[in-house]
Amino acid sequence: MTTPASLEVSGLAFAYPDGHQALFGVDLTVGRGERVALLGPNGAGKTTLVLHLNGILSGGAGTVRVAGLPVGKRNLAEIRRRVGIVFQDPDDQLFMPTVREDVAFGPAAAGLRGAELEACVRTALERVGMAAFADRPPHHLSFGQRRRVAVATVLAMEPEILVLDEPSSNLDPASRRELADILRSLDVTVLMVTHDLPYALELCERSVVLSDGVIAADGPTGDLLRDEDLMRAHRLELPFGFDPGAVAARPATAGGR
Ligand SMILES: Nc1ncnc2c1ncn2[C@@H]1O[C@H](COP(=O)(O)OP(=O)(O)OP(=O)(O)O)[C@@H](O)[C@H]1O
Repeated sequence: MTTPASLEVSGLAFAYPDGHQALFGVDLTVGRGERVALLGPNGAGKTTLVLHLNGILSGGAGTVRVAGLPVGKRNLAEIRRRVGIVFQDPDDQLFMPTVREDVAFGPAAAGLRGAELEACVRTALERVGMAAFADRPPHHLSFGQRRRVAVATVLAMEPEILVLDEPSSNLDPASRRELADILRSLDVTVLMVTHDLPYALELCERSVVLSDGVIAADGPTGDLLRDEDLMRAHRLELPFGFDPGAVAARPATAGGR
């Protein structure tokens, strides 16, 4: 039996209650272990798409499956464990007195206790290089450290797919690189929403361009970023002087990428 893809979005269309149509029949499959960047200009529908992945938004046409399980009211608890969303602002995700309690929150709610819970928290914090900060209050950490803890809160649930919303925003160059190293080291499927095109190129072999609620392109990140007509048509701009030919994403291989 073949393993189902981490994510299968099929014919997804959605209009907000005010009638604004944000998605027009999106099809997207992300295989196990892939790291895919979701690119597109402001208002393209990226957030709308992401909010469908764990059922925060629903009610339009089409289907979303996570590791074969359809996203729907009946499966919501399991879907939310499988789809780990790291929001842009870590303070939306961290609300407990200590880092340890924040990372323990999800697994504890799922029933983990005692030594098992401790081990789960420790492993998640080790994966993001934050084990030494377990007893610190999150609000005493730097922004970059808080983002890493936010990633740990999601990893502690052992998600099928890690969805990151603008992971490099507000990070200084060293923190940005450290987070890239962490993301590369994880053995998990990643969907990364970003306007940071060099970061997409560095981390994701494949990118998808969403524009006006439809997928305008899907292919190797380097090829898309070198396609000047495509970039112009969808308001995508590389930083001044950046040469997409000079950087290549390291391939994803299971375990120790
Ligand atoms: N609650 C809402 N009600 C009505 N329209 C909305 C709502 N939220 C978003 N929209 C509209 O849906 C479209 C897609 O928005 P969305 O936030 O998904 O885009 P995005 O690609 O994530 O943009 P950005 O890069 O700015 O975050 C936009 O035209 C937006 O104005």
